[in-house]
Amino acid sequence: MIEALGLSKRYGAKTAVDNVSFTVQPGKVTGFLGPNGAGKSTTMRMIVGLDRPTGGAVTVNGKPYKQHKAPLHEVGALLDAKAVHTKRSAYNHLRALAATHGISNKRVNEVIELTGLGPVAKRRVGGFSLGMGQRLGIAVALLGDPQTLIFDEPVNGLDPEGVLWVRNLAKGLASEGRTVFLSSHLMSEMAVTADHLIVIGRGRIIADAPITEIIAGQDKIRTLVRTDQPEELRRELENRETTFTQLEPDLLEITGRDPRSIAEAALARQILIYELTPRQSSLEEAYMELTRDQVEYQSQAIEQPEAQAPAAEATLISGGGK
Ligand SMILES: Nc1ncnc2c1ncn2[C@@H]1O[C@H](COP(=O)(O)OP(=O)(O)OP(=O)(O)O)[C@@H](O)[C@H]1O
Repeated sequence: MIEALGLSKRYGAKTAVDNVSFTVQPGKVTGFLGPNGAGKSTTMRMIVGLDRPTGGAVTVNGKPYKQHKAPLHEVGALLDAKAVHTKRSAYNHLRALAATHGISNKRVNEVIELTGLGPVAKRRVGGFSLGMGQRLGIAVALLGDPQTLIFDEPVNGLDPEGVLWVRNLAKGLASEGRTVFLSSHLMSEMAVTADHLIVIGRGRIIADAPITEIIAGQDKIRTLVRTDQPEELRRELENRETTFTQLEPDLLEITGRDPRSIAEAALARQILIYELTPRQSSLEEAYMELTRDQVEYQSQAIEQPEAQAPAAEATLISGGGK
């Protein structure tokens, strides 16, 4: 279990983490989501004592990280996969860490097998691809068989098979009753991996709830309606709570009205409807909605010279990260 209370971190004038309180419970995968620069890595670094909080406190399994006598047995963390001695082999890197906690070679071999590093275990870490580095970072995290696991962007650089492997690993660890806290930018991945989500924006918690609640909470009722008389239907339904998007000449997306009330209004006016489909927000939409005002590095629409302004929407470029 991880418990943060009033946790803050300032770097000079910059407040990276602003008075956050949350609990990461055992037995489930808790996802940590937020736009670039939201404060995810800083929070995770404070949990394992790599950054000192400016305010508040955080404990792991009831104690601040640094008070644990054998921290590798309490918390396994993948924070910066590149933070390894590049001249050592993966095997020697793991052995060196194992030696600090009296962990056996048998366990070293076990985590090498578990993370699929067997064929490259004797190679120098310096030549590892991003994905192999991530696997080694995960092997380090698992080495002490800890109760609590913290993974910062664990699927970064992994191929689809690797992504699936991390997903199953995280779920498997949680089903053994462990605390699993992982950050990711891949919201679609979170949707299939996490049970609970903590969403952070500009250093503050903006949602902390089961994933199903986050999706449902953001979900304004939306319905797709196909009709030959979209204008008539629109006039019939128009009010302050209802908005319309014409997707095709005969296809409307109506927000703020449920399918039954749309069908009743159409029936009263003898407007023929031949498709009526309720739509559910995806996690991605819910997340965009939640963090809309919280993005530090906002995407910019590319300005088009007026003379050749295209009819199509402006292309979006993604915001810069670190
Ligand atoms: N050592 C540092 N010195 C100064 N500012 C820092 C430092 N580390 C982080 N920051 C700033 O603190 C804020 C939070 O950064 P952090 O790395 O925790 O965000 P993040 O959510 O992990 O972002 P990303 O998704 O891009 O990894 C950012 O504005 C970042 O620029």
